[in-house]
Amino acid sequence: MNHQGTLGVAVIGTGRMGADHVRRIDTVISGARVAAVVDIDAERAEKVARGIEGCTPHTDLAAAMADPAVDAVLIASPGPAHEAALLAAFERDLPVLCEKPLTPDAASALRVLRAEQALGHRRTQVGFMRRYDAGYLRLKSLLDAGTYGRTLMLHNKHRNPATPPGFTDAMLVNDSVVHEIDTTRWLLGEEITAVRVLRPVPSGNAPDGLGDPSLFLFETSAGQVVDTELFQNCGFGYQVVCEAVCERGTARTGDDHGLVVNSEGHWGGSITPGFVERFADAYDRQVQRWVDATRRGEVEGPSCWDGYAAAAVCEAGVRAQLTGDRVAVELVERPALYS
Ligand SMILES: NC(=O)C1=CN([C@@H]2O[C@H](COP(=O)(O)OP(=O)(O)OC[C@H]3O[C@@H](n4cnc5c(N)ncnc54)[C@H](O)[C@@H]3O)[C@@H](O)[C@H]2O)C=CC1
Ligand SMILES: O=C1[C@@H](O)[C@H](O)[C@@H](O)[C@H](O)[C@H]1O
Repeated sequence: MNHQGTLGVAVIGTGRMGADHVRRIDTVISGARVAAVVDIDAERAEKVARGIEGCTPHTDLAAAMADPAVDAVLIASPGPAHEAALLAAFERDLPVLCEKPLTPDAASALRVLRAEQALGHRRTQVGFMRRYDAGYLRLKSLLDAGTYGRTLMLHNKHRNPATPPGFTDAMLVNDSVVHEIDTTRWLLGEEITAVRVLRPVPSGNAPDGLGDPSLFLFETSAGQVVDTELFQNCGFGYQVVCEAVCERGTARTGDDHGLVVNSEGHWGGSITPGFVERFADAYDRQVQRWVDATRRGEVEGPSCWDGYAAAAVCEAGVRAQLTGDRVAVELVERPALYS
C-alpha cells in the first residue's frame, strides 16, 4: 500500500467482468486503485490499462504479482484459469477477491483450499456477489430472525436473455446455478446434500445441444427442499428471484420492477437487461467491502470453504444432468480455519 494506504490492485482477466471491476475500482469505490491488469490477450490488457494513471498492462501473471505496486489481486479470468492465479497469489501471500466459481470442479477447489490452509490464514473472498444485494440481505435477516418460523423451501428463478457463444451444459451449473447453490447454503446455513435435475424439452431459442431451460432440486442437511428454474435463453431480460417458504409465511426478493407506468390502457415496468445492471449495487458493495477489509488486514465474505462446497455441489449437479439420477454431494471435513 502507498503512504496514503491506497490498495494497489492487479485485475486478472479484462473481459466483461474484469473491465467492469477495473471501472468500479477506478471510478466508484474508495481506498483502492488499479495498479496492473493482466490478460493473455495483450491488446485487451493495453486497451483497459490506457487512461488509468499508473496502471501497467501485463500478459504474465507472475510479473504482475511481483510488481511492488501490487498489494492485492482481483481474479476475473474464466473459471478454469482461477486455480493457477489463486496459487500464484498465495505464493506471495496476497489478498484475493476471486470471481465465482472458485474453480469449476471439486478436486481443484480442494487443492486451492488446502493451499490457503497451509498459509495458516484466510486470504480469499469468493465473488458470490448476491450476498451483497440489498434484497437478498433483507431476506437473510428475516430468515435468521425466524420471524415466520423455520424455512422449509426456497423457490428460485434465474433467467438470462441469452447465453454467450460456447456455453455448455456444464457451464449452466458451474457458471449460473452456482449462484443458487451459494445463496441456498448462505440463506439456510446448511450444506446441500443431494441434487436432481429435470430437463424439459429445450427451448427453440437455446443454441443446438444446450439443455435449456432446466429445473434443479437440492436437498439440504436440515431436510429443506430448494428448486431453481434456470432459463438462460429466455429472450426477454434478466430475472433473479428467490422466495422462501417458512412455517408461518413467505418472503420473496427480486421481482420488483422499479418504475411502474400506466399509459394507453396498459400498466407495467421494465426488466433489467443483464446481471451488470441487476446486481450493479451488489458488485460495488462486494468490492468496497473487500477493499475495506483488506486495508484493515482482515478477510471476510464467502470463503474458500464456500467456494469448495459450491464446486462439490456443482460436480454433483453436472452428474445429475447427465444421468437424470439423484446424486449425493460429498464433502471433506470442514477445516477449523473455516469454522
Ligand atoms: N458475479 C457475476 O455475476 C459474474 C461473474 N462472472 C465471472 O467472471 C469471470 C470472467 O467472466 P467474463 O468476464 O464473463 O469472461 P470474459 O470471457 O468476458 O473475459 C475473460 C477474460 O480473461 C482473459 N483470460 C483468459 N484466460 C486468462 C488467463 N489465464 N490469465 C489472464 N487472463 C485470461 C480473456 O482473454 C478475457 O479477456 C468468470 O469467473 C465468470 O464466472 C461472469 C459474469 C457475471
Ligand atoms: O455469473 C453470472 C454469469 O457468469 C452467468 O452466466 C449468468 O447466468 C449469471 O446470471 C451471472 O450472474
